[in-house]
Amino acid sequence: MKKPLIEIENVSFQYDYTQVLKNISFRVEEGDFLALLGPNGSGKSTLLKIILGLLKPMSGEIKLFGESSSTFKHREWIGYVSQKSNAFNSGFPATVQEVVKSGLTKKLGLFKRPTRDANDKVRAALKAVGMDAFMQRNIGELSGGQQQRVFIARALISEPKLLILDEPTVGIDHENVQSFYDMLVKLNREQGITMILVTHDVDTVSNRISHVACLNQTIHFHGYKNEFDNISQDAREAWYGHSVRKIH
Ligand SMILES: Nc1ncnc2c1ncn2[C@@H]1O[C@H](COP(=O)(O)OP(=O)(O)OP(=O)(O)O)[C@@H](O)[C@H]1O
Repeated sequence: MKKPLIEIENVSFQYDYTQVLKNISFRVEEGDFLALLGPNGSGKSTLLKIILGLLKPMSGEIKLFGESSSTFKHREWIGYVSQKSNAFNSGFPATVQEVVKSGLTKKLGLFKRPTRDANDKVRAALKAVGMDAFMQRNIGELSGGQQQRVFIARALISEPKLLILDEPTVGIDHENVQSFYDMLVKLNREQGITMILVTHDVDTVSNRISHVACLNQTIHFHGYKNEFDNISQDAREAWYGHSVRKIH
């Protein structure tokens, strides 16, 4: 049996008086490539924040790598790339290499200088996302898609076992979105990194993922991608509120 990396049991959450998540239960196992789908405001980012330990659920339990989230010590095993990370303007004074290396700060300690080993890691992480030729470039000079790859490299440098990506393709044009997803598949299949991808891009990702979770306050579906394909359009629209296929 595959190892569960995330186990969510009956989790509920509310901000002030607004209930956002209600009795959420599902698990993510080692090697899964999960697309987390849901309309705007359905609680996707809130759920990610709970998984990352940034918010505490009102009730329910989260286990990470088999251990209660409240005592889990290996946060570096979980890499996270947020929705807005690719928002640098062209004058931002940092090279690609510096941005990726900043992902190591926690491990190195603030006053230790990166070693040759660290530089090798930066190069390897950039190679994994197809950006090793851009090491000396200013981050602000890159396209949105290239910046997003650099931020994935920054997350990869602490050698995560699980990568969580919150709508990483916002602002990337259609052609580059395809190769961006191919790069994620490679990380999943060749490096064995488990993936959770929040996306509205269901058509584009559908032949690349293994599992789908549909969230709209509660989990309306969680299962294999093939099972998701068999859900009728009416049933999809019932939980989504409108057609899943027309959303971008
Ligand atoms: N800090 C906050 N305080 C109060 N309400 C919040 C806060 N953050 C989010 N919400 C509300 O919680 C609900 C879920 O928001 P959340 O950001 O988790 O949804 P989402 O599915 O990630 O949306 P999107 O697809 O638009 O990013 C929304 O109604 C939102 O307005």
